[in-house]
Amino acid sequence: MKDLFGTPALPGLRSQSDVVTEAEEAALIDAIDAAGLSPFRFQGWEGKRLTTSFGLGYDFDRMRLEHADPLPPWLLPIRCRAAAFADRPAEDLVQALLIRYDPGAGIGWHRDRPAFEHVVGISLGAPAIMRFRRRRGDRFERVNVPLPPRGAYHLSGESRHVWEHSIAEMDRTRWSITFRSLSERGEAATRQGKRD
Ligand SMILES: O=C(O)CCC(=O)C(=O)O
Ligand SMILES: [Fe+2]
Repeated sequence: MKDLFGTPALPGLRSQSDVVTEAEEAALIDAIDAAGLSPFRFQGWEGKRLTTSFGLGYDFDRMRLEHADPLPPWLLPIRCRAAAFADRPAEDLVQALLIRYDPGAGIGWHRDRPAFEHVVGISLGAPAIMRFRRRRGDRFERVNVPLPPRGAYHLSGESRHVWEHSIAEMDRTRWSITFRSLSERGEAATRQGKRD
């Protein structure tokens, strides 16, 4: 269980290589491709990356959580693996987001929605760099973190709440599985039926 970094590159960020085997990676990629992905939608825009969610979705047109189909059986063992790596209970990781980034697709600067708390990602296919930045006066402080295929990363604390992250446009296809827990705010919204 070796961290990719001796010390975390950012407070709250951990990563680990070889969380899934090459054979598992191939099977997961096939399962993601068969899961009915569609272009990411944001406020009437369509992104190049293809996505689908289980457990809970997030509607970026209406900026609220929405219901989604339960996690399919093939995702449950991988959620256990992600939960063990992140030292979280598996059942807390209520959302599974599947993404396929074909050449030309990336993800712009953002922090994940406040309805979510822990973010645990698994990378498959082409290696990528997750870029982090935070504003320091009139400039940005920046940190780059490698996302090797079959590795996992966990964003919590500062790395999740303070820093923004992005992934540059890919030149080869990468797939990711992102598990998220709900924040207190997300739990409250869900209880009140507001699904914020
Ligand atoms: O593909 C990934 O590993 C990260 C995706 C991401 O940052 C997000 O969906 O919020
Ligand atoms: Fe994100």
